[in-house]
Amino acid sequence: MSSTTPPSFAQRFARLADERSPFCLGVDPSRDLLTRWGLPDTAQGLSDFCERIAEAAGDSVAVVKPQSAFFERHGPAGLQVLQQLMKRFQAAGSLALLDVKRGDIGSTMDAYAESVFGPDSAYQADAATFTAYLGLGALVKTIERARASGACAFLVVRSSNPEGTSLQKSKGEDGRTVAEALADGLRELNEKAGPGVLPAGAVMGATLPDSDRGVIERLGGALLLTPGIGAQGAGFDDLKRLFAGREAQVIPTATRSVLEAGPDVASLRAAILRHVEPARRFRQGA
Ligand SMILES: O=c1ccn([C@@H]2O[C@H](COP(=O)(O)O)[C@@H](O)[C@H]2O)c(=O)[nH]1
Repeated sequence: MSSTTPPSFAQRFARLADERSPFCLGVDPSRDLLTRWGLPDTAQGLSDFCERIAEAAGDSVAVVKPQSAFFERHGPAGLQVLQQLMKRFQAAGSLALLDVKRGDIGSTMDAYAESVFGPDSAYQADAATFTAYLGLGALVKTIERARASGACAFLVVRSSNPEGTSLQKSKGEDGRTVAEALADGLRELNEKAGPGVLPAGAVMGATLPDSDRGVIERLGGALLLTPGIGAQGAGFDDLKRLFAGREAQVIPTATRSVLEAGPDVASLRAAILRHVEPARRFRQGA
């Protein structure tokens, strides 16, 4: 690492995961949740929702993962709330992972990457999510920008939802599935970035069957963001089943199964800690 390169996301995550827990708190302020919390479906309601989450989380989580869609639906005022939420968690020492799943041709991807990564970007995200349907090559500069900013670009390799399977498991001319080819390409990009930097991470659902362990192997040392715990039916036992031996790479994340405990801040905090603790034990291999 040159003297001008900031510490990588992987290094910062490892320190926080050891100190706190690897748990990543998802924030999806849907209309349904705002209503259930007794808040208006407006930017002000969104802001009050986020305030309660930040208060409940304090400095307990390693990573916060706001889902951009639920902020974008409120227009520019919603995006301001998103920026504030990310800053608020970063001020509490957490890493902010923007779940925005951008995917386009290379020139457009460069603009998306500029909007999320780096000190001059709109979001100054520590990490963000991307899709590679337009080809991994279109994301090479995005990953390079993530590396230069000490950030991580998480690419969806195997999503947690059942609808993703047929596309992600379809085979190309060389006999590899789409997910296998993506995993190989992602591992090679991390190898080029040098040891331990790991600017490309993978989204790998906690809901996946055992048959996906081969894809996990192909990812090498990449960080693994694992949605699907709670509302989508997976649990911490599934992390053990799928990722045994790779515990240090895993970022367990859950959203609705935490947020459903609101709006009471103490109940929300208890729900966060109910995820923080098993995530810590999983990382310790217990
Ligand atoms: O494969 C994926 C990738 C991202 N997500 C996102 O996670 C939350 C839902 O989490 P729950 O814990 O199930 O509430 C949402 O923002 C998705 O876009 C995913 O579910 N699966």
